[in-house]
Amino acid sequence: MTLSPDGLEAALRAIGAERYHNRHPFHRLLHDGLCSKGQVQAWALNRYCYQAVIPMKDAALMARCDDPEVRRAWRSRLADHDGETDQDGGIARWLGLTDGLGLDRDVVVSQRRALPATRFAALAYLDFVRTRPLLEAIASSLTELFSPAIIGERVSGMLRHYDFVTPETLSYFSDRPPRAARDSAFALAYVKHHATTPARQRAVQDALLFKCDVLWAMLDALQAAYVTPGQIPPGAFVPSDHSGEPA
Ligand SMILES: O=C(O)c1cc(C(=O)O)c2c(n1)C(=O)C(=O)c1cc(C(=O)O)[nH]c1-2
Repeated sequence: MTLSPDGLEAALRAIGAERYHNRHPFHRLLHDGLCSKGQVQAWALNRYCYQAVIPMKDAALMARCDDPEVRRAWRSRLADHDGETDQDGGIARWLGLTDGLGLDRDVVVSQRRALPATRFAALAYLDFVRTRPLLEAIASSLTELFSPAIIGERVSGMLRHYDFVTPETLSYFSDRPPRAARDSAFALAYVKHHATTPARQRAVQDALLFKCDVLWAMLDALQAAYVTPGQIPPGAFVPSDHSGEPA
């Protein structure tokens, strides 16, 4: 059965309601003030791997796209993350966050202390966008439909609960919600317009499910390593407040 465009949107939103990473237990701990500083550091250091991949996957998507209108809309994503210099843009602001948490910038950027599963998950997203059909690559960005809500919850929760977090530390997030709303509205309109057969509609839903799994897997890795102590993989970041005792 072919869904109407609005029926497809409803199916995609239902996937987000069930599978988006706002429901992961690690986010509950993070947002409710139940993480130690070391666990917050581990989250920020690992999430850098995802931040680093985002402009690469956006550049890959544009390189494969023969429609100037889509490239014109998509290029603001690259500008948002890379900025005009190394002082502005999302990657610079994420490094402001890791600086603010007391992490060594070179260690963060090297990704050498990130968990194996984090790096694999981020690279799986890049590989997906590089290799799957354009419609699916665009659909895989649709988790951003749901990010404004989680970002609002995260910023207010972290500022309320952690004395080592300031509004400046979290400035990465301040302009994300309107940009995510703009970007996801474009991607959603594209998908609704182009996914006109049952097979294409299934493919875009699968792309969103895949992306929910990428985000979920990164938090599973954090949970296993830093919330269930004794599981930190060899070579990965060890917080100075890590006791090795069960939390
Ligand atoms: O903080 C979050 O929970 C969160 C989630 C997501 C997402 O849903 O993929 C993105 C972001 N943040 C984000 O900051 C961002 O720039 C971004 C780009 C993309 C994408 O897939 O193109 N997702 C996300």
